[in-house]
Order: sequence, then structure tokens, then C-alpha cells
Amino acid sequence: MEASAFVGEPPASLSYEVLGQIGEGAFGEVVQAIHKQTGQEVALKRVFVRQPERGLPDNVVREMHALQVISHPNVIRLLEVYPQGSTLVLVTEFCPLDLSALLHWAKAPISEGIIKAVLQQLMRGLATCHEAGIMHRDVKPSNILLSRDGLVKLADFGMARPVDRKAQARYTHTVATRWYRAPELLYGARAYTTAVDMWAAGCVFAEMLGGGPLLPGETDIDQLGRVIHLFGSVDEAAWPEARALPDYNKICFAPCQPQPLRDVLAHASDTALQLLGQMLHITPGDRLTAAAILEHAYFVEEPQPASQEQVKSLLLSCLVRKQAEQRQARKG
Ligand SMILES: Nc1ncnc2c1ncn2[C@@H]1O[C@H](COP(=O)(O)OP(=O)(O)OP(=O)(O)O)[C@@H](O)[C@H]1O
Repeated sequence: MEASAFVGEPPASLSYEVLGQIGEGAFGEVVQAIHKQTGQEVALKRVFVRQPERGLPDNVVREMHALQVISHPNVIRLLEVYPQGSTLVLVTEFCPLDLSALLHWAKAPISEGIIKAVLQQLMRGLATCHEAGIMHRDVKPSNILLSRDGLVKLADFGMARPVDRKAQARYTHTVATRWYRAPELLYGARAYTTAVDMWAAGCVFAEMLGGGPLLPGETDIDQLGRVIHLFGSVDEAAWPEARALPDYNKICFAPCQPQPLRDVLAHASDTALQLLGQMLHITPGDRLTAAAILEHAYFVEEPQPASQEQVKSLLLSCLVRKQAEQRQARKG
């Protein structure tokens, strides 16, 4: 579908009642709303278009393009787009919690079945994006949403870019939130692949296994230092292209041996750590693809990935806890 097919005055039947703000950023804001006639819960992302004569901001074009190309149960669904004053409104299905909030409100380590269900659905969503030739470039827990019926939805495609199959494109390296940024990006790569999403997804997997971020760097240099400290120095024989990366020779660390992942994720199963090691490979070409991960023994071995009902039940208990704490905070 063409972007322009979405844009137009909203038909009178499509009117939403705003229930409250759920997110805010440099782009504008996200509010929760309900379709007055159907009762459908939606999120309205209102993006300010400051200079309409200069066209739509890049992040909006990227998000609209990606969400029009991709249709999958594990990717947030774009329902419509309409202009409203100086904003453009992107209407998507509503999800009450993101993974970062789920990890927080679960108040205890989440079970391996839940971890498997989330990872499996994230991989299904990412495999679909990559097959459609789209890199997400900002995979992180707060962009992995959970729908009320217990499904994982990859969201926020404001950084998404089509993959250049001829490998001639030059992209910006300042993508992905620092803790989830792949080593090639930290070394300033301008030509990279969907492997950047697999690194980020590996960091998310580790965060679910360990209950906290794996590599919480405070600066870009600190981030790279943490990567090298845990995964060892770059193997130039396996990744000769690294030497040509813009910042490769500017940032030097003492030679390091990789540490066993078991040292930092003491309670994870052997198969989980084996899979994680194949996602968090310093050499981008050695990282497993999302499609390959879906074939991994991790999803076949017991315990099985949690059912949609089990995810839904955890989500509901987190929402109850969140609302109780919010009520308490308002009283106090
Ligand atoms: N469909 C949705 N359902 C529920 N909440 C949503 C939805 N879309 C976005 N949000 C909330 O709004 C926040 C901001 O939205 P989004 O991630 O799209 O914008 P952003 O400015 O690009 O965010 P960030 O800078 O954190 O990546 C999200 O972190 C999430 O909490």
C-alpha cells in the first residue's frame, strides 16, 4: 500500500477518545485512545510536522514504510494515519506493557517458558522484517510490547531502514540504544546488516535470563570496553573487515580472552547460554539469523515456550501490581 493511501482527512466514523498519555519523545507524544464506535483500544503516535513544506520527518517515513510492508502478528499493526493540525497521527493497536515494564513488574525472575515464548515471538517478528528487507535498528526491551491477549509485538520502527542487498549503502552508525548497540556500530561502521538487530536481540535475551541489562555502558567507549571484556578481543582472522572500520584503530583495549557467559548468567540453562553465545558473536557474520534461531533446540527442549494464556496471565498480574503501586503513590 502507498503511504499516500493512508493520508487523508479521517472519515467521521474514525474518531477516537483519548484516555491519557503513555509516552513522550522528541518526535511528539503517544496517547492511549479508544475507537468510539468499535471500542477498539489504540495507541495514537502524534508526530509534529514542523515544516510541512520540507516533507515528513525521516522517522515517520521510515515507520510508515516499514509498517506498511510488514504484516505479522508479532509486529505492531498500523491501523491508519491521518493529519491533525500540525501533527500526523499514526494509529496502531494498543499494548498495555512493554518488556522492560514486564521485567520490572514481574518482581521475580521470569520463568524459562516465558523467556522462550518472548524470544520465539521476537524472532518471528524480526525474521519477517529481515525477510522483507528491513532492519529495525532499535531493538530493546521498551520497543518490545505485549498485547492484552498475550502476544509479543515488535514496535517503534522510527529507525528502520531497508537493507541494501548490494551492500553499497552507507548508513548512520548512531543507531540502536547504547546498551543494545552491536560492536560494528560502536566501531563506527557505515555499512552493516541485519546482524545489528541480532546483537540487540541477544542483549534482550540476556536481560531476560539475568534480570538486568547485560552491558549497561555509560559512554560509547565504556560500552565497547564492556563488550570486549566479556566477549574477548576482535578476532581479526575471522573478521578482517573490522580493521577498516572508522574507529577501529582509534579505540584500543588490552587483549582480552572471552569470559564464560556462565560467570555472568549463573542460573541460565546450558542450551540458553549456547544460543546466546551464537547471537552475541563479535563477528557480525557469525551471528545466527532470526530464522536460524527459530530452528534451535532451545525451543524444542523442556520447558516448552509458555502458551499465550500463560503470557497473558503474567501480563495481567504485572498490570494489577503496577496499578496498585500507582494508586498507593497517588495516596502517599
Ligand atoms: N502501540 C503502543 N501501545 C502502547 N504503548 C505504546 C505503543 N507505541 C508506543 N508506546 C509507548 O510510547 C513510547 C514511545 O513510543 P515509540 O517507542 O514509538 O517512540 P520513540 O520516541 O521512538 O521512543 P524511544 O525514543 O523510547 O525509542 C514507548 O516506549 C511505549 O511506552
